[in-house]
Amino acid sequence: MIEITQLTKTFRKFKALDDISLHFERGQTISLLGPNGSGKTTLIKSILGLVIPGKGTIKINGAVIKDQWDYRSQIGYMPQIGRYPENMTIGQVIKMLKEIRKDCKRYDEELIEGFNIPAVQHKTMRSLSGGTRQKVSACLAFLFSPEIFILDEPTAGLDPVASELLKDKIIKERANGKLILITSHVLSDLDDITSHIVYLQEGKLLLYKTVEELKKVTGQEKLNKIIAAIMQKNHPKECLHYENNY
Ligand SMILES: Nc1ncnc2c1ncn2[C@@H]1O[C@H](COP(=O)(O)OP(=O)(O)OP(=O)(O)O)[C@@H](O)[C@H]1O
Repeated sequence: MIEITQLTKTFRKFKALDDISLHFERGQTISLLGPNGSGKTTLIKSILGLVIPGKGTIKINGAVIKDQWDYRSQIGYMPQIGRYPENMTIGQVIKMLKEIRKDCKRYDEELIEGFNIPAVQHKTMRSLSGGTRQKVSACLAFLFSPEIFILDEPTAGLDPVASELLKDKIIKERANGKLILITSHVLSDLDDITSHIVYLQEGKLLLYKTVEELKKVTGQEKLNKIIAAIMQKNHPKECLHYENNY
């Protein structure tokens, strides 16, 4: 579904992404992990066409995305910080986007209802708390029933009830055959939803493996323990070899 080949992105002389090759398929929930500055957002933005890589290609459903725009309608993107027209109400923003996306055949309003957005839809974007803004971003990412979700720190700022609701929705969409890419530094939030882990470090791909395999290799159940085991100096060496084992 998404095929990334030898992707390299350089900012001046600094390599933010260094020869990254990855292949993601339907029904996977990929957690993109790595320390601050390791290239996660640059990778996401490259897939979204917001960053133009210097080398390499990205294909979505077999088509190279370079200089293309239409493919983006297949992606529901939840940015780390959602930016909206601040003087518009939530209701107006949703209505405006529905008008722009008239082509959409099926609106998915499950999160709008789950988060009880109708009760606050008269509020202007500028007046929203961080968590409510995050809920609006989540609602918009799911609203147009896309095939691919790119969720950048989706649970940041959400209360536990909202966070669980969003995680349940992610699990449901994966079961529906959607592809979901998530970044988060809160590994406990990823425990129940992740099928595969991509770990980046200094722009390089350190590993891409299924969670099941990593559980076996490390003997750990929780993602934070798995990652800690892998990153320890005496990590099992076989964990650090990149394999396309999706
Ligand atoms: N527009 C830019 N100009 C220059 N350098 C950039 C730019 N965007 C990103 N970088 C650099 O590229 C590197 C990777 O950044 P990126 O935002 O992809 O990291 P990240 O893994 O998402 O980090 P975090 O976990 O902090 O969100 C960082 O060193 C960052 O400073």
